[in-house]
Amino acid sequence: MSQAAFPALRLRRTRAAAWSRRLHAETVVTPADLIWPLFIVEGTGVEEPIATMPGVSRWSVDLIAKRALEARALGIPAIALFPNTPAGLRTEDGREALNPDNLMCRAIRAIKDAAPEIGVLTDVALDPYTAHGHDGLVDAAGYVLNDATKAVLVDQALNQARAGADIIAPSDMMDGRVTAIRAALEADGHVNVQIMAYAAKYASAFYGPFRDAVGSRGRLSGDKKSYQMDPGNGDEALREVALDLAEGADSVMVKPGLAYLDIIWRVKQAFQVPVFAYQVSGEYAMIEAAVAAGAGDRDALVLETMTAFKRAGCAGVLSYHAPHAARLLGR
Ligand SMILES: NCc1[nH]cc(CCC(=O)O)c1CC(=O)O
Ligand SMILES: [Mg+2]
Repeated sequence: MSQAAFPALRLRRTRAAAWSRRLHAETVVTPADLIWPLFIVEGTGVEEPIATMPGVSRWSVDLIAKRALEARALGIPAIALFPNTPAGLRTEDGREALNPDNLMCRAIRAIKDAAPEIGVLTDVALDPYTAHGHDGLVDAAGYVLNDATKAVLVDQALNQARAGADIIAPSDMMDGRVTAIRAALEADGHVNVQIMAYAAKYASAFYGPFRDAVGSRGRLSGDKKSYQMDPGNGDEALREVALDLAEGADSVMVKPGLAYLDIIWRVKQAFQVPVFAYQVSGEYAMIEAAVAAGAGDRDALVLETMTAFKRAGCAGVLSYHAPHAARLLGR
């Protein structure tokens, strides 16, 4: 590319006025780029603040429906649901995930009643339902079994689709689960239920507050490194994405977000498919801690991170700051 030299070229010229900065903006974020993750808890009229995620709460099903109305008013197209399963229902095999009247299914139905035009994304993994906090079935040595877990995940996905989920999002990192879930959805008539694969999901230190929110933190035995990815691996992320796309994923996710912008970029460049970032709980907590310490401005931090995700190639972002961002963007 040839370009003029100074002073014919003054790159500050187009930055001089606000109207011109707007005109030359390469990346635009809108509320339509956002997915709002929400935590669900048993009860009625219950809001439980999560200490490690200031500003984020668990909501009972009736209040989750109100959040869906809020999302609609803000122009947020979709919400993602995560249940905090009552302790007594957490078992070795996570069987509550298959209960058609579990917290997740009741929340899906309540949202679809209140705001049917809002997309509902559901997480497929057993960690909110297992006594040991792992995403799958564990053998005597503590290893998370791939194929046995996959079979349960298929039933979990079907349970969610039958309750009305629009996007099935397997976050478990078992190999082969997308093929199995797609086949089951087709066979059960859910031809337009999408699969957003958590394809490149890293074994990250940024998930701590989420585990508080769903109540798996104190339960988790060991770590998730035998199924989630090593933070140093980039080529492997492309292989994970290729596999999930070959298995029938409609879109793929990179998780966490900000520390993995290079992975988002590489995935988008390599595959030209819809890529989503999950700006995870620890990232949310980091921004809120910075704001609380007087180290940064929330509005600016939130919008800058959203812009970075889109610039890197994202079609959209899952973020706990989604309603805040939508309010800022809707002005
Ligand atoms: N399968 C569980 C799951 N789904 C989404 C997150 C993390 C989201 C966040 O930190 O906001 C996790 C945590 C984990 O893998 O331990
Ligand atoms: Mg995989």
